[in-house]
Amino acid sequence: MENKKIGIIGTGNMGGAIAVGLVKSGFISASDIFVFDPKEKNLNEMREMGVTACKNNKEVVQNAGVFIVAVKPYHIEGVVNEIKPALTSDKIFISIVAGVGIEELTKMAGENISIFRVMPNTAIALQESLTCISTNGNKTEDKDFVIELFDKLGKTVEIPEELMAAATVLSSCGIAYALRYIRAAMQGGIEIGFGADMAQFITAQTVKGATELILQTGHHPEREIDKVTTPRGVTITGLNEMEHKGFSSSLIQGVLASYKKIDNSGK
Ligand SMILES: NC(=O)C1=CN([C@@H]2O[C@H](COP(=O)(O)OP(=O)(O)OC[C@H]3O[C@@H](n4cnc5c(N)ncnc54)[C@H](OP(=O)(O)O)[C@@H]3O)[C@@H](O)[C@H]2O)C=CC1
Ligand SMILES: O=C(O)[C@@H]1CCC=N1
Repeated sequence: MENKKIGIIGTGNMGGAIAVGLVKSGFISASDIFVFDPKEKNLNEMREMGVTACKNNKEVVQNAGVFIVAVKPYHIEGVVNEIKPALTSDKIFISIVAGVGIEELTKMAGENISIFRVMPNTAIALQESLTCISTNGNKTEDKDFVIELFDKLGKTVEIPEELMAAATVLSSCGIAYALRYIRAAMQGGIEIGFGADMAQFITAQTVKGATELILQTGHHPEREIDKVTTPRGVTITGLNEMEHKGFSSSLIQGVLASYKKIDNSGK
């Protein structure tokens, strides 16, 4: 691929976060990122970062060799119809749209386009995303570029497309599940004496530490938990009470409910 300029179609929560992460990463100069969104407010935020705001989606695709579609599932078909006249075989089409498969995207865009399904999470703005990437017989050169691009925005894993719904739940929704844990722990912390700001800082840094213990050692969480749970101690008393109230079970059921929602709606 000759043209390594990047397009983003839809600069809402995710498209905007991708633009922010890309600019921070220095992978590409801000003016070589081309975006469109019907919301003027979103476009102005992009302009303030030095990103190039286009008049429409077709202009994005005309300028960019690789473009990321970040619109809601019910807008994807309209977007593809709009950009079709600019879709030449040298373009790389990346969709982050949940629940819309490569087969469906190929039907919309045509056989000769290199299509990737990619599932990041909102931490992409901080270059801390976990991004799952599915390829489908794409050229090695295209695949290498897409992986290199998302490697600049966090960690990437390549997965078979059949796991994309599971990836959406565990990584993209997972950010929200983890934040809800933080909020709940904070609420407990406030009741036992901390102000909200201090409760937030202590909880967030503690979660970061727990995460690093797992990421840096590769240990199973329970191995690290064993080091905290003094016999007849404070931690095991709290943990067991959480389990009596359904902590693990409710998390697992939540993950499955999210997964079922994707499967059921296809969106
Ligand atoms: N939010 C997340 O954490 C994640 C989301 N995703 C996927 O990313 C996609 C976007 O989600 P999210 O960013 O949360 O949604 P948002 O609604 O925040 O962003 C989508 C943006 O696209 C705009 N838009 C609507 N129609 C068009 C169009 N024709 N051309 C260009 N832009 C358009 C919307 O404008 P308007 O509001 O005016 O319609 C909006 O600003 C979804 O498909 C979702 O499944 C994937 C991973 C994580
Ligand atoms: O909740 C949703 O549908 C989107 C997809 C993954 C994260 N947000």
